[in-house]
Amino acid sequence: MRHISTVSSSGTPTTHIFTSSRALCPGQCSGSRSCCLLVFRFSLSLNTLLFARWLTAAVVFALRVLCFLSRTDVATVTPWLAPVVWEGTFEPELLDGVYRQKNVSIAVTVFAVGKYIRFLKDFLETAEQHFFVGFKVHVYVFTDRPAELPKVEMAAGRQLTVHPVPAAKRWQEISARRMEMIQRLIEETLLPGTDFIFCLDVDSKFHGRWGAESLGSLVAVVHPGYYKTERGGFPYERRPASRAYMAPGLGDFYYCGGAFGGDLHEVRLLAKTCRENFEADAKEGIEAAWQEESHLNRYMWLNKPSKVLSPEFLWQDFKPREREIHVVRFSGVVKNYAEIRPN
Ligand SMILES: CC(=O)N[C@H]1[C@@H](OP(=O)(O)OP(=O)(O)OC[C@H]2O[C@@H](n3ccc(=O)[nH]c3=O)[C@H](O)[C@@H]2O)O[C@H](CO)[C@H](O)[C@@H]1O
Ligand SMILES: [Mn+2]
Repeated sequence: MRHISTVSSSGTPTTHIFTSSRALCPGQCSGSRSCCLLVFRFSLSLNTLLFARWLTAAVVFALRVLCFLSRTDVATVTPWLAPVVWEGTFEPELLDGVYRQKNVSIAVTVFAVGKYIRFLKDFLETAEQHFFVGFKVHVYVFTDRPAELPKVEMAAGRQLTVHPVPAAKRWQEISARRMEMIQRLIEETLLPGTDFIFCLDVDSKFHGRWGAESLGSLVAVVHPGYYKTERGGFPYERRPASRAYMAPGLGDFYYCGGAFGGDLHEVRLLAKTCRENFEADAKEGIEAAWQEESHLNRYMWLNKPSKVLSPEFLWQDFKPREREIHVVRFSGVVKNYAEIRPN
């Protein structure tokens, strides 16, 4: 037996198999022809099997190398050496295994105020299929319509909590007030105990895997509308009077307000800073061009994210699929703004 496997590992199967079974014969079966044939057949099938396995492993390895090399079409690392996560730049099972071993828990915040409650069912159902499947996930829904909460069955280890919030007259207010509530949730409920948090827009659905590849201390998502735009074309707040101001020539990426995350300390600091700056601006009668998204962009310029997620992590349904986008993981649905927003 030992002899057979030594031969197979040489990698040249047929000739060696024959030699090997012959070599086994004299000492072990006293030259009996039938025994010799049996050993030969056994060794042939064993070696064929081992060779097939070796070949499969070699092909899989080659494909993986090719796959990694093929992402030369996009930037996969920032100038401050944070990874930019695209399909083909990571091993999903390996990453999930690393974090599952640590038994990490993930909180998600989602706001469904006014008519936006209608998006919640699809958001929750698709999250069950794609978002951190097999992990401890706790979804925190902020809504003024708790009675209209959809019934969605959640897998073991996953749960949902509703936080009632007041209705609002302006959508800008709802969008911006999220920072305050995220800060409070972290301080009053999540610390200590939860490891990571993601803050997501509700008017979106998951279409593909979103897992441990997204974890990091401070995580931003590149906005799908601006990932090919020069920094001069980013819709940053351009009025120096605002605390979200970005001078011409500054900026790394344009990040979206609809998805960001990280560990609790980093996200608490981000939410607190954006909220304070938003409120200080408001006292002076100024509202940044894209509310909290503008403040988030300013924050991420000064505090570089440790991980940047590609627009695979927040696409928009109305946008035609682009060549670089191999997988759409999460995408905003098409909606009628005039009909759905309070103003
Ligand atoms: C994809 C993306 O990055 N979207 C951002 C973008 O526009 P969007 O057009 O995606 O903004 P939006 O209308 O989805 O509003 C943002 C979020 O606020 C909540 N909401 C809003 C209105 C309302 O009546 N009820 C309610 O619950 C809801 O969770 C929604 O998903 O610009 C906004 C600027 O403020 C936010 O930064 C959004 O996150
Ligand atoms: Mn949205």
